Amino acid sequence: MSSPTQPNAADEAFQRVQAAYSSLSGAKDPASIMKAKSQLSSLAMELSRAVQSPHEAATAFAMHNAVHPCYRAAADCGILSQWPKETMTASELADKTGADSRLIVRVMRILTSSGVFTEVGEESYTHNALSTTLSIPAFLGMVKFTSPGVSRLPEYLSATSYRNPGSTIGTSTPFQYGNSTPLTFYQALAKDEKARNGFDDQMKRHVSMERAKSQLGFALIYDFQGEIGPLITSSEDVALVDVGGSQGHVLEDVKKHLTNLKGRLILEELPETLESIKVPEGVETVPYNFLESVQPVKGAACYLFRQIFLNWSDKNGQQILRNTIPALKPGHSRVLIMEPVLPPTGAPLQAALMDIQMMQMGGGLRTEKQWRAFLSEAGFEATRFLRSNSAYTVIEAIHKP
Ligand SMILES: C[S@@+](CC[C@H](N)C(=O)[O-])C[C@H]1O[C@@H](n2cnc3c(N)ncnc32)[C@H](O)[C@@H]1O
Repeated sequence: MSSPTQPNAADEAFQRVQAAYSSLSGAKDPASIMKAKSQLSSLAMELSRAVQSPHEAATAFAMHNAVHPCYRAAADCGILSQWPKETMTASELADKTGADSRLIVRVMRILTSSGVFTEVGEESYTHNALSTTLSIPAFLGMVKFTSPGVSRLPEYLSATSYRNPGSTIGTSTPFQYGNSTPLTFYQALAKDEKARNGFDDQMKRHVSMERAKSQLGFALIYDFQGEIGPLITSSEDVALVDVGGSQGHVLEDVKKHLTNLKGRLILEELPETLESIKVPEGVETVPYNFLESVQPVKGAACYLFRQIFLNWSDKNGQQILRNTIPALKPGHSRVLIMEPVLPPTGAPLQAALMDIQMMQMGGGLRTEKQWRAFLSEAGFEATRFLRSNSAYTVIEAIHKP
């Protein structure tokens, strides 16, 4: 990476941005487009740093902590919610919200310069794509729900002698410490209806976003037809169990689009989640707590864990896998894990941020090397790492007694 002290650092950074932009324009398949976008975004940030002196860059970095509180305050007082007309002045926003107009101008300076809302004139603003998306209650709910765990991370890490969160059994997670609660993230979510709705809503939006990428939606994440199809000999056979599958979106797409795939499709979730969802047609449900008991559905061809292990420490994650072993039929059953896998170097900022969000639950993202070690310790071997058309990788694993 260029140092901002080099005289030609900005030129070099700009040339790299140009080259990355050309790669993006030339990218054809979804995986190359994803990779090129991520690279361009990282290089654009590098360019931004390269045009600043180290002192300017450090000052901007140090004061960045104002952005989230301004977003939350703007949402709380009603600035983010629907506007009666396209362009609103600070004084109109003051009338609408009851907040002081001079305060609104100060908060809006932070937001507009961060890309949230567009400033169209003096003290005059319009919503834009980012402010509209950030006004969805799910985003605000999740920011609020997860803020204490993240903001009190320094105190937590000092109190735990800088152990990697999740590595010491019996230690509370940053989420528990930050919120002064004995409840785990999901236990707290179950007791907080607003936060739970926000979480469910965010999952639903994530589902629509993923489905928008292809007509086949989640049926594309793996070659279910080719890989599992031949293993199913009777309609009583279980083809796929989606463990912690939320609203059953993966199974819904498999049922809808892979009509030649025979066999039962089973959604497993916590009882409170199963009570709150509309189960897709043709999908069976089994209430299951994957930490507490052995996998109840025996001999399925495939057990899918999508975005599960990132929520849990290695110890808990390995318990989830060990709870699966008694159900596996040798030579028939496989485990599929779908998560973002961190590259060994040059991780995109978004992935690094997601890792810290997960850290507050004692979990985190893993590199391929860490996945192999994690699986091996639980008695599994990763047979393939398959890249998808999203930031996720499908890890195929089998039990190795
Ligand atoms: C991050 S979400 C992933 C949902 C879904 N697999 C997907 O990728 O869209 C994690 C899911 O795990 C479920 N979950 C959390 N703790 C669980 C437990 N102990 N047993 C079973 N499911 C659990 C949650 O209800 C939630 O739906």
